[in-house]
Amino acid sequence: MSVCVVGLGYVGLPTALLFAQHHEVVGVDIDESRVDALNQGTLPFEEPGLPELFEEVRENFSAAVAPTEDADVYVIVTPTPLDQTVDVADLTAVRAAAEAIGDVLSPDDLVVLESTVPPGTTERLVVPSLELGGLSREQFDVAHCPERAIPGRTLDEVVGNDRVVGGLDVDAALRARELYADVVEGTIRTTDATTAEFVKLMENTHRDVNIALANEFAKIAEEIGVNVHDAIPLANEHPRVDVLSPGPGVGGHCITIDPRFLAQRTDSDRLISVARDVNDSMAAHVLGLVTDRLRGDHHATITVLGAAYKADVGDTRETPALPFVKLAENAGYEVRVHDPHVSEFAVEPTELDAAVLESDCLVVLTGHEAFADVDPERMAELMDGRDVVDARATLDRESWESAGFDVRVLGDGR
Ligand SMILES: NC(=O)C1=CN([C@@H]2O[C@H](COP(=O)(O)OP(=O)(O)OC[C@H]3O[C@@H](n4cnc5c(N)ncnc54)[C@H](O)[C@@H]3O)[C@@H](O)[C@H]2O)C=CC1
Ligand SMILES: CC(=O)N[C@@H]1[C@@H](OP(=O)(O)OP(=O)(O)OC[C@H]2O[C@@H](n3ccc(=O)[nH]c3=O)[C@H](O)[C@@H]2O)O[C@H](C(=O)O)[C@@H](O)[C@@H]1O
Repeated sequence: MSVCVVGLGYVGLPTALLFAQHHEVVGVDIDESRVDALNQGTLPFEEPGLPELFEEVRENFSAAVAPTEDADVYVIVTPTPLDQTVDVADLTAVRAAAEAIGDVLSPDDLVVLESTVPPGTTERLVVPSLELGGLSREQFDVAHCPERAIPGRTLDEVVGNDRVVGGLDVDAALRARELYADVVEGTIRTTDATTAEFVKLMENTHRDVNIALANEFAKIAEEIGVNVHDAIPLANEHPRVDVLSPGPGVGGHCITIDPRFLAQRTDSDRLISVARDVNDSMAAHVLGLVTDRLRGDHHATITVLGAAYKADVGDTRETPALPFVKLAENAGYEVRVHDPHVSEFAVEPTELDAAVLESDCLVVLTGHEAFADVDPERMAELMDGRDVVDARATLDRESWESAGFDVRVLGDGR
């Protein structure tokens, strides 16, 4: 069987390479430089296990800028950002990919949409876009198979997680299940396409709402003089409680966006929208902690540790570091950024020593493992100030305090 995967990003590329363990795969991307680099053996981003898998399947994989007509199965994994101006899903890339596939589609082919989309998109947007190529709905199969893998563990989770496959009809669902059974070791459940779309959005919205709850607990703990990081593990000993971790806000291409996909066509979304607002408020809250530390000195220099949206990845999409940096600059601070996984950002990241030299305050926004190894004694030599705000509860507080730092942890009101 020949598989064509359209969109070679954080999800599409790992998926294409996993399919290439079993089939001939053509990976398609409109980014020519990405296509050229892949054909020359260069991967466009870091992800554990990806280099080894790429090496293993090179013979079965090639990249191209447009879908090829000899494929039997087409998988769409293009981005689905939020159009910030109107707060609805921007489905331009999904539509463009479906139209390009429509141009080369043959009778009996299967098309699978993996991108996360608002409920109804597979039926109302993908099918008509495919039909523009000349075939009608009855001549091909269409299914939605949302991805659940978490960045940093993408390969393990694509293989290990259970999946939901929603077909436009039962045959399409069964065909898609058979396709994914080649790479997925988890259970694959079948349903209809709109239910599958809804399930995916429910999952990410559930996480967003629960992170908002943890963030609200952190703020309350600060007010009542309790350390939320002591309290959460105790609450989590209850067999039916699982409080998540507070932080400077929720980032990434999915959890920040997907709840809006649910909210865009309804008035019944009160909790979902409030949770988004709570999470969006955290960058300003962390800046408030910094301002307290700096006792109103708005000429101070602050050094942000971590631009990536979460620990040990290099992805900065929707990172809470961006609103934090903008707010801090607007408040008059000089802001420097250090992130061992990120080379480009609103404030250009620099090496650690340069970022902290004569700085007044360190602010940890991402819990990268590497930050646990930062030597507080060395930081004390380089910095002017002795203030640290740790929004991820990631530093070893005792060793920083021994080196003379005044450490404030988000959610610790003691
Ligand atoms: N990043 C993640 O961990 C997860 C992402 N998803 C969903 O998967 C989808 C893809 O996300 P990512 O892989 O993160 O996106 P990404 O931004 O990393 O990659 C998308 C790729 O598609 C290419 N592209 C854009 N328009 C195209 C077109 N018309 N034809 C061909 N290629 C095109 C881009 O050049 C880019 O290389 C989104 O809907 C996202 O919500 C779902 C689960 C996990
Ligand atoms: C329900 C769920 O766990 N969804 C996953 C999520 O991946 P993503 O990397 O965006 O999720 P994440 O690790 O929760 O991180 C999102 C954001 O939330 C923050 N975060 C996360 C957990 C927590 O307790 N506290 C917290 O503040 C992170 O720092 C990050 O800024 O979204 C992915 C997606 O849909 O792209 C999805 O495939 C993944 O399985």
